[in-house]
Amino acid sequence: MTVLVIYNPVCGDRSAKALFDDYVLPLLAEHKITPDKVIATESSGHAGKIVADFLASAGDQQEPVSVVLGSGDGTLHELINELNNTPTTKPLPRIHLALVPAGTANALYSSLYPPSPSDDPIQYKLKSVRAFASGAHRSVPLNLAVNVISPPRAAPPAKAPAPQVSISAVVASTALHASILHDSEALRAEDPTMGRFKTAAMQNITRWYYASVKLFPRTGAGLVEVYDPTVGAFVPHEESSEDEPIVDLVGPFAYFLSTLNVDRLEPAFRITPKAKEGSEAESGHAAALDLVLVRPMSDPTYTMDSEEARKAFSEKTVAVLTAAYQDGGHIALRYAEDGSITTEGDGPLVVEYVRCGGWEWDPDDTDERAHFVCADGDILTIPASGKARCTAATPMNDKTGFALYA
Ligand SMILES: Nc1ncnc2c1ncn2[C@@H]1O[C@H](COP(=O)(O)OP(=O)(O)OP(=O)(O)O)[C@@H](O)[C@H]1O
Repeated sequence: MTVLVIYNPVCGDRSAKALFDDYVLPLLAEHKITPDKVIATESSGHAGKIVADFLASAGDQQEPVSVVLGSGDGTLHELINELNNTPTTKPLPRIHLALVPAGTANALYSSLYPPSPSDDPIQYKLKSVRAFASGAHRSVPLNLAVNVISPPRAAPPAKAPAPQVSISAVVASTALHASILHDSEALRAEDPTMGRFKTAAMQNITRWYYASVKLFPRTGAGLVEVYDPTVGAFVPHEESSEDEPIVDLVGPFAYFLSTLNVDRLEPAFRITPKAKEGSEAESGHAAALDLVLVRPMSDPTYTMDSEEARKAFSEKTVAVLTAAYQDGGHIALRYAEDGSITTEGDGPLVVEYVRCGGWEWDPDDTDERAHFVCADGDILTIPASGKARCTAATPMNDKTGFALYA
């Protein structure tokens, strides 16, 4: 078996090297596992190049590869995209990942292993690599989302530029979350903690984003679904029918974020709290995106867009985000008649929590910030008159794609 050990020495609080030297490499040695390579990444994109170069050097002798990866979600995103963009003549073998959470947010790891206050901090970080090393493990296949950023169609004979493609394994978003990720990168040097996401959130909390949106059902489900807290389950979306399954939505949007493989984006931020129940194994359907959106128009006191209306509504967006930190409580929030937010009664839901196979976001040309798309922290920009489409995909078979040791 091929084992590559890769860690990003600058992610999170920059402790990955010490974690690997002191704990991860000794744990592998204890289990008589000798890695084929141990490499610290030297730049953005390096992790994927290490794996791609290794596979290229292995020629036709392609056996499954295990990668012990010490990083956050961004480095994994780069690894997946580098491999996806590397031209090959044959399908790549399945990459099995033992994750060591060394990044800032570690969404995938904390969803795989929801943290508990009684966890020993070091032993908690070694759970996936210990499962791999001991041989007593599950293999959790990763679903992926294909994000395509398309320029407008060119009038013949002109050829439109090629679309930009980015694969995400954790999150694809627009609106507030994409703005937060866009702005928080500039804060990384001064704040290496998750605090920089909160700072960036407050900088952007009064913005609204204008776009037309289409939601597509996932394969096998037939209809777009929406979470109904009254019954505690996803039910058919009222605008999705067998004849017309695609749901059209108009903005403005305050929040628009979809996840896959995760129910949280930080250890305590459970933004799509039912996501694990929607996994393929449990539902029998193809990969799903869990999409959380907030539209100010649902507020019974909404009349028109204005600076005051945005400022007043920002308190409701804060209430949604705060409730997401309280075990995903935002999905049960409702408006009272006076527009205040409550967990009582049967007023309109504040959050629309959708389960779908894909979405299309067509931003209003005059709304510059509505052109950002975040794919696992990577910020893509939709060109003028272009649009973004995000589609969930399951691995083709169990010989290819990515899987996690758990
Ligand atoms: N040697 C290096 N020097 C500079 N940047 C690097 C190096 N190695 C990797 N990187 C970059 O570090 C960035 C941050 O890594 P990563 O996203 O894994 O951690 P994080 O942002 O701290 O955590 P998370 O994504 O979980 O919030 C990635 O964009 C990656 O390209």
